Amino acid sequence: MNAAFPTPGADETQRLLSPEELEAALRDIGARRYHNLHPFHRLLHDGKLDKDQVRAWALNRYYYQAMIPVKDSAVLARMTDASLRRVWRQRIVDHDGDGPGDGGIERWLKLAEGVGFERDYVLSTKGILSATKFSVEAYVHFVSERSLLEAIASSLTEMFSPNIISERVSGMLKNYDFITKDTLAYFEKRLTQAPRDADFALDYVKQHATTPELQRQAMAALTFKCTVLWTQLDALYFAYVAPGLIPPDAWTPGTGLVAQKAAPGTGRIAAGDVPRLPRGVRMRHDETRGKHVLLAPERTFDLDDNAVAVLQLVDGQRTVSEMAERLGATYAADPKVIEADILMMLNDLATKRVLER
Ligand SMILES: O=C(O)c1cc(C(=O)O)c2c(n1)C(=O)C(=O)c1cc(C(=O)O)[nH]c1-2
Repeated sequence: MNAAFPTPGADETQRLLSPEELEAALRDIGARRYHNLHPFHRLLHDGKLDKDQVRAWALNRYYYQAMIPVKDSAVLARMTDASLRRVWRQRIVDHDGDGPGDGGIERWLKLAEGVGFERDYVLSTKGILSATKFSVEAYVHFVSERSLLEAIASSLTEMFSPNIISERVSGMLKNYDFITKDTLAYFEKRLTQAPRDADFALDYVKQHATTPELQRQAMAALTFKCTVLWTQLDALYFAYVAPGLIPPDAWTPGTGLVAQKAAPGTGRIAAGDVPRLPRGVRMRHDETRGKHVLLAPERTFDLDDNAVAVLQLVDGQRTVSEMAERLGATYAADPKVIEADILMMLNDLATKRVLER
């Protein structure tokens, strides 16, 4: 944003930038579009997500990790120069390791297991959001179809990753009691691997983007890659934060975990959960004010008509989905839309500790 040479506008695309100007323009793209700016990352690093939302992140990001060496193999396959291949192949080794139990993918699996997942569930990639898969696969297609310069330039987001990794590791260790240094071991190696890879890719791009058109392509490739990272977080936000619409077949809290059963009263309420009022909380009609209220020890919450309609169905037996079906039939509305609204409302009440599952 404050780069000395901001991303050139359309009117400037005919000018050949010096290598330093090109680097500054590439850095400027990151300053505007890198995924450290995404609200999901802000929530993740600031400790504002619950355990299930952190799990959703770990699970979905596994797909990125698993596909990075596929992506790098596609890049490698385009390199006709052995000296380039010799450098690039290290990226594949970093992620795959030299044998079973080694490498970045393995370390990410440890991270996923560290937040409670069954290893086989993660490996199956079953619960991963389709939007995550589409984004990651778009990256693999991009490097297969575009020029080698564009393929290499698209990896340049790694110039910006050491900062976000440091912020993430310290933020998560500080803010989540279920995260340990061991769980985040994946990131330790990235702190040296990413700058090494990014330096090489940046030198390559500065040397080979020798016309305004090639420079424009390199900048467009980096912009594209920023969107690959950004859209993955959009998908996570939409499914697991707000409005909380988890698509069919995607992971739902409580599944795929080693310890299947969450402690009663904890975590986010999901569509398959059975919500109930905690002990000492009840709904009552306040005759003098002509309103329904939720009475909790030393606290009272006014309820609007929608909340009353929902809470009347909270009986400790029905799941949220079943409640949505009922209300959908009563109000002739789409139960999936109603379900999203109910989940938002119930989770709001859960954070106030007047509802549990
Ligand atoms: O934690 C992060 O925010 C982050 C970002 C990026 C990135 O900027 O693409 C990568 C990684 N991590 C990473 O771990 C990784 O292996 C990696 C490979 C690549 C790539 O484009 O080849 N990016 C990234």
